[in-house]
Amino acid sequence: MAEDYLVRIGKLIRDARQHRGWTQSQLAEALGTSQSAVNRIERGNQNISLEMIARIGEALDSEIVSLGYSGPMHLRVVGGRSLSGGIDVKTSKNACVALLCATLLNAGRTTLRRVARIEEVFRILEVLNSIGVRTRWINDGNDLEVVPPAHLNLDAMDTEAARRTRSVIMFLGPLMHRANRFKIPYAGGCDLGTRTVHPHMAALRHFGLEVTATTGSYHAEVDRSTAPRRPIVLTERGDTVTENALLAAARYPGASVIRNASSNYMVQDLCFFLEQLGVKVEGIGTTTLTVHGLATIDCDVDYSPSEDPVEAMSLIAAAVVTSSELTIRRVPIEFLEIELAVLEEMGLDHERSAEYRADNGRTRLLDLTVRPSKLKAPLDKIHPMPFPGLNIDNVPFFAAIAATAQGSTLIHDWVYDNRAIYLTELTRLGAAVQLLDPHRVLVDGPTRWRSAEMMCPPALRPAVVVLLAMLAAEGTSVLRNVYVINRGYEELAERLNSIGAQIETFRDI
Ligand SMILES: CC(=O)N[C@H]1[C@@H](OP(=O)(O)OP(=O)(O)OC[C@H]2O[C@@H](n3ccc(=O)[nH]c3=O)[C@H](O)[C@@H]2O)O[C@H](CO)[C@@H](O)[C@@H]1O
Ligand SMILES: C=C(OP(=O)(O)O)C(=O)O
Repeated sequence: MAEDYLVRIGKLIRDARQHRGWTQSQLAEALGTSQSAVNRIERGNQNISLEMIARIGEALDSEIVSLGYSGPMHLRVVGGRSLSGGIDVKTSKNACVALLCATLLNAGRTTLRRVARIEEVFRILEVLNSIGVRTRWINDGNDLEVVPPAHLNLDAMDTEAARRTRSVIMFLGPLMHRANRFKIPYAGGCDLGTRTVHPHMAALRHFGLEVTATTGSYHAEVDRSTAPRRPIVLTERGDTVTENALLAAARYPGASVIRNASSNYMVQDLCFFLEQLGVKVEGIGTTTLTVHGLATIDCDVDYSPSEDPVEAMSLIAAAVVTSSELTIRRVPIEFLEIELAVLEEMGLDHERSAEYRADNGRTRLLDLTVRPSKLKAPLDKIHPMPFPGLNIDNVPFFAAIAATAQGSTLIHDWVYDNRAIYLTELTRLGAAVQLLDPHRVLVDGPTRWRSAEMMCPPALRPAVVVLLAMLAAEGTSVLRNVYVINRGYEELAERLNSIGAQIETFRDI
């Protein structure tokens, strides 16, 4: 009976594929799988999850097998299991989105290697496609090829996709070189409270870009007689604002100096990419960047973004809360040194391999083995700072880690209006997390985790923290509506399962 069902589904898929005029290889490419896997599916020789059927339906745009793909995805977690073995860190969401925006600077073909297949990247691709940029996944869905058209159709911009991400704000820097007047929708993303765009406007004004915000959109107008005559001092050392200034400077033919620049990982990746485009950038890794831009850029480039320090931190936290021995491979150590120093003080037993280079030839990586440890609360509060401080996106993971440690930990998340509040969701899983004010929580450990059924907090990192606590909690937990997690992590459930977790994805039909 079960096999009969697989054969019937396989036939439906084959019919839908042929109706679309696609070969098995084309469908395989769209799904990021192999032609032989598609062949097995179509012959009914492969067990196929509802998730995969839904993805095929989406790829083929076929009602027959769509099965409610647009319904929210949920996770069912059987917790209390140890993790073991090794897991690779994927490339970072934040570098990938910046690099995708940067492809707009180049008239030539850009190939980005091992791009994270995450919702945030998909949204930016939808926006790029809507304005005429051709993108396709190549090499079994690992790499991404991007070819901009001679003329962008900015009026056709997919505003729905654009509104779902804040990263679209980084279209301002490159688009000012391609149009005198354009608009982009207000940037969205996680619900973290108000996030300013003013520093972006102030930085880009030096290049003649004036932006007015009206009725849900930023209206941009470029005055090409304006040029940066003195160093641009950013009013905040933010990551995307630094990237926007870099993107504007890259096509300004002359030297631009950016002060109070972020030197965080995604900014460094963008600088390395700009160098590949022929743009000289001095001061990479410091807070003063000097960019020697080019009026036109037309070259075929190939770049490998580096690994995600925040994903690495998430996996370290997964090992800690489940008391597991786990090897996390390809950890960009420069961007986790403070986190590890704090964890070492808390008593974390871990071992580091020799360092090696990421595929970009620049970022330092190593493999990190984390062992079960009896942690104690840190003496000082945990608080983030722009790089080289403790990474802003890594702070939430310390809530789960602190909950496993003996004693009280104060976490001061000054950066976002709402984020610390979401950490109190951990109380539903048995943790003692007290909200002292909107930015500070006090976590008392150790915790006897218990399972729960709950909605995903509407913010990426707190959502993953809740998932990690579910991994630690005996029994079955349910986390509903995990779009925010998929925004920043590729197949997290499947990858955690590969190291011993038991997580099932399901959807409302
Ligand atoms: C696509 C991308 O790369 N996103 C990252 C980027 O977003 P992005 O660069 O967009 O971050 P924001 O500009 O929203 O900055 C985050 C918050 O920090 C405040 N702030 C920032 C710097 C500073 O010197 N002073 C200051 O007060 C901002 O006002 C804001 O409230 O940086 C954030 C902070 O590292 C990360 O959480 C995001 O994952
Ligand atoms: C807040 C985050 O990202 P974004 O800037 O994409 O909202 C994050 O990565 O935790």
